[in-house]
Amino acid sequence: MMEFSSCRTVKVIVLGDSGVGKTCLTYRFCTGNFPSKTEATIGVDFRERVVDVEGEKLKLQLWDTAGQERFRKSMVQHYYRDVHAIVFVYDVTNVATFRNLPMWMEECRQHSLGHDIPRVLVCNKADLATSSGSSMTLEQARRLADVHGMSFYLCSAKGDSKPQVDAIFMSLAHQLKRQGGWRRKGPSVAGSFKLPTKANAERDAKEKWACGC
Ligand SMILES: Nc1nc2c(ncn2[C@@H]2O[C@H](COP(=O)(O)OP(=O)(O)OP(=O)(O)O)[C@@H](O)[C@H]2O)c(=O)[nH]1
Repeated sequence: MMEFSSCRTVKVIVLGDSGVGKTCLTYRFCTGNFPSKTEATIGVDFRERVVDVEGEKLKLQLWDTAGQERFRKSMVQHYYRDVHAIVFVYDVTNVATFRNLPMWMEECRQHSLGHDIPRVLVCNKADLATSSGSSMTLEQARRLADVHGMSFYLCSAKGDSKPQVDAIFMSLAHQLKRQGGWRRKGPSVAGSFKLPTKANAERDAKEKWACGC
């Protein structure tokens, strides 16, 4: 007889500027590897991993969202629907990606994602952090996380860092279980809406430039 096992699916959106490493982080968590090559995400990519949280199975459905505005525009309302948890990411080597975090938080607020939704702040590319500038933003990032009631993680999607990457997503899974947050309405099934193709997105971008909108 065939057995069906079911487990709850939770939707985790990963937000941040283009190039901060959202694809690499989600790929590392779901496959254990660092991708050999990445391209700018168009619309959204989905990755999933089933984890065990205190004896219960939970499927983390990670929404790796596009950081580039031109690749986000038709998708934004899908990102923010039925979200269980949020990961904000910035790049330790690029202070502008830290300065833009309030913009990402504001976009969440505008889409009615309140502070009851578990969220974490991730500073990625720790393997490249060397200068005193990095440590200054680290201090500011810890303060920002505190103010918003988030945990803060310094990590790298690359190298010898799988435990750090796992810790980010596992902490969210545990938090969701503690708060009963995974009992909220689940995500709409991936693929229930049409994703823009890269060709379409590039054409759209060209048209936008061409008409000067
Ligand atoms: N050294 C190092 N490079 C990284 C790390 N994470 C990502 N990168 C590199 O940073 C670049 C951008 O990574 P992506 O994961 O594609 O960035 P993204 O945030 O998904 O970008 P968009 O899809 O445009 O929003 C790639 O060249 C990666 O190889 C990291 O932890 N360390």
